[in-house]
Amino acid sequence: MASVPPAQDAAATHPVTPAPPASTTIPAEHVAQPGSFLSSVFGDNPYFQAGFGLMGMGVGLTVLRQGLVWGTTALRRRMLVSLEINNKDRSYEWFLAWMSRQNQVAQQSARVPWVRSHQLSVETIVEQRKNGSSSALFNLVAGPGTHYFNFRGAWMQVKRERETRSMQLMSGVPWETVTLTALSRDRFLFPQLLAEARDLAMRGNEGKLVVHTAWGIEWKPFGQPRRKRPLQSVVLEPGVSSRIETDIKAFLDRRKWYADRGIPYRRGYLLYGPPGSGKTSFIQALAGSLSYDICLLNLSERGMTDDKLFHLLSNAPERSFILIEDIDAAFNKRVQTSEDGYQSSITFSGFLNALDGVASGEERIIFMTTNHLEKLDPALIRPGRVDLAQVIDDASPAQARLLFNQFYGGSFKVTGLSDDAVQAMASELHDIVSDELSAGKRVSMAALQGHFILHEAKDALASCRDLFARRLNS
Ligand SMILES: Nc1ncnc2c1ncn2[C@@H]1O[C@H](COP(=O)(O)OP(=O)(O)OP(=O)(O)O)[C@@H](O)[C@H]1O
Repeated sequence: MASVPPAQDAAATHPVTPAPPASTTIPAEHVAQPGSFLSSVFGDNPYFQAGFGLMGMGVGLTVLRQGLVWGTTALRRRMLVSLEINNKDRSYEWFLAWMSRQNQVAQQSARVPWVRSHQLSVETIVEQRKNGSSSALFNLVAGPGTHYFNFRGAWMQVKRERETRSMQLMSGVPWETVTLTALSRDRFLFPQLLAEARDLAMRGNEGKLVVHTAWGIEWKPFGQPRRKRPLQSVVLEPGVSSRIETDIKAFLDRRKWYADRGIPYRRGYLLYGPPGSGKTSFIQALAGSLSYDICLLNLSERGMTDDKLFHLLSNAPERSFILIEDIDAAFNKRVQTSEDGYQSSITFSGFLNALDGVASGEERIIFMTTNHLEKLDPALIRPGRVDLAQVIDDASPAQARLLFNQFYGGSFKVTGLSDDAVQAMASELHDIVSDELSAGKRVSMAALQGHFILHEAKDALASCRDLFARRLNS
């Protein structure tokens, strides 16, 4: 009989957990422990250790750099102060001119220039000499970039920046700014610097008449300031010059009077008469005598619109006369002219609106001239738009005598002619003009001036009758 080993039999009936074989024991260091896997991968790996070190340094440096940026920004805020000047502002040109002046003065006196600049721009100035000749001067101004200069013991940084991607829409000039930076404690020097720059610019214009013209919607000085013309050199009918001068002076003295009554502080003048009678010359001489500028407005200018006109009339530089010449050429009884080949796109009602402007306290003095009063619409010359209308006519006998005296008498006297002789000849001219006038013939003051420029006194008198012509409107 076959026998079954008792152990096998027992296993078959009672399952028993098998014991691990003695040979498969795992060393303790190879048994996975939580957290120890990372350290085993990274901790012992020299590449990872170096990477972590570098990363740590990078983070540290970034924090340090950020800290430095914050620190310097905070320091700048507390210790430095900046002033920005935009090229829309008048002080922009004044400041650049002032800077270039500092350099010129330093160079003339063989000193080291105050302004430390390596980027310069050139500005060409045509200077009129007393003998009538002219020369071109080159003015070096600080160009775009960073410059340093010293003002009253304080160092300042100037950054001139030019916007290359956009420009002023109307004038096509790129936007520019200069930023002045100084120590906080020197901030009080900014107003002093600007005042000095302004005074320098004003001194340059002393005794000169500045004429502005429209550049898009802005006024810009046109050419170099001109020498002022003495008011008495424009010879008008006795009493006419003083009438206008007195009126304008009274107006300028009554700013408060206007404000108290809520009346817009503006005055309009219309000078009318034949060509060459001295209308423009008189307005310019009057502006010069009152230290006013002239803003020359051309209504027929291509591209002029109602909006532009309104803006220009409302934003003329302070202390300036707005001069609109040949007003009849722009509007002929409410019909726009196209005599010169193109039409301005302003409308008559737009022009009247612009003349009336917004009822502000801003002073506004407008001078208009025309050769044809009869062509003007009554709406244009009603009081409030034109407060004083004055005819400036062809030469009267009195004007001719005075002009003759101005040319040949006084300080311009020609040798060999006594004062009495000049007076006698002037009186003779007076009588000739009277004669011709009563015969319906006239001569303009411009024609007389041209005649006197060409002839000596005796010749001028002898040939003056040739100048007279019969005028259709005489
Ligand atoms: N009354 C005057 N006294 C002195 N010079 C005069 C006078 N009138 C004209 N002139 C001279 O004639 C020239 C032309 O004068 P101006 O341009 O002022 O005349 P206007 O009346 O404005 O002419 P227009 O109507 O054609 O514009 C100037 O050189 C000016 O010196």
